Amino acid sequence: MSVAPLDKAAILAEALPYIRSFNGKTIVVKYGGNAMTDDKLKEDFAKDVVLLKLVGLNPVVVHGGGPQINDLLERVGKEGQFIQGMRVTDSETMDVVEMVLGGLVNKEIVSLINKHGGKAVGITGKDGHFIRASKLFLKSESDEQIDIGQVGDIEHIDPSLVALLDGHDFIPVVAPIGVGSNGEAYNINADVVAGKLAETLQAEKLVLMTNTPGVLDKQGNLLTGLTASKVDELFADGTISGGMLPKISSALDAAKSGVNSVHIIDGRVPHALLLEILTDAGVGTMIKAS
Ligand SMILES: Nc1ncnc2c1ncn2[C@@H]1O[C@H](COP(=O)(O)OP(=O)(O)O)[C@@H](O)[C@H]1O
Ligand SMILES: CC(=O)N[C@@H](CCC(=O)OP(=O)(O)O)C(=O)O
Repeated sequence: MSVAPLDKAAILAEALPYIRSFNGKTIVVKYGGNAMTDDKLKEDFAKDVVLLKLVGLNPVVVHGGGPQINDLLERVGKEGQFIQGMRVTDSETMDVVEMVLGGLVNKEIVSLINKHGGKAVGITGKDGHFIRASKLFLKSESDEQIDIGQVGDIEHIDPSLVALLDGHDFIPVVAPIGVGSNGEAYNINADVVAGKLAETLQAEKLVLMTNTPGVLDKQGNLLTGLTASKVDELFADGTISGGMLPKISSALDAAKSGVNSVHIIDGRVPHALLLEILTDAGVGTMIKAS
């Protein structure tokens, strides 16, 4: 049965079996910068996260902030440049990334969740050294290395900090910044952090909230039930580009590594998160290992 987004009684009736089956399980939610456009939607997102925690799930939020980084870069006279969906990050850009992700965006989400009755704690991978990274090199089509600066490749995620917070009823809110062996900061794509964290925590679900109804084909139709072989096809024929590249790769890796279900959903739909997790109304694209 599908329900209208704000039909509360119907949602509750549908939700009960899901609440029972997900009790105590971890759900990693990636909140993309493109889905944070509107104040009302941000409030709804925070309420949804609090409600999930209240009914016994363990939501772990990983946020992005690409557009918000672009805004501040523009204000300091710099232009964002992306290669294969990854930001070219020189040291000045890294400072801006750390200010925006570790500061502005992280604390805004923490405040909103706390305003609605949750106990959110904002962390970056530098806290407790929990996301260790080294420098990432991309590969060109002719297999040459491309240096994009201080962008990180995740070496290891230590699950104990997030587990500690979960165990004490806090809601972890993670900014996608990694730490190198000399304490240096690395900018990591938020989808990559969310995927790897979901894998490390062996989450029940990974939900990637963005600004499209899901993965679309070249005609704009919504694709769902994507498997590895279909994803390879979509990469090869150019259907998937830009920010969708790291998103799909991370989603697929997580699905292959034991995360039960992975979904790319439209964060611009009010309460999209609750609808995805607690009702039968699947909103978006589901990615499966095979
Ligand atoms: N096949 C596709 N289907 C849907 N979106 C796509 C596709 N290929 C590229 N995109 C782009 O990917 C964007 C989402 O990625 P991104 O901008 O990184 O969002 P977020 O900030 O939520 O991570 C979409 O807005 C769209 O422009
Ligand atoms: C390396 C890299 O590209 N890092 C991203 C981190 C933020 C992010 O991923 O934000 P969204 O999810 O909103 O796109 C960036 O600098 O934009």
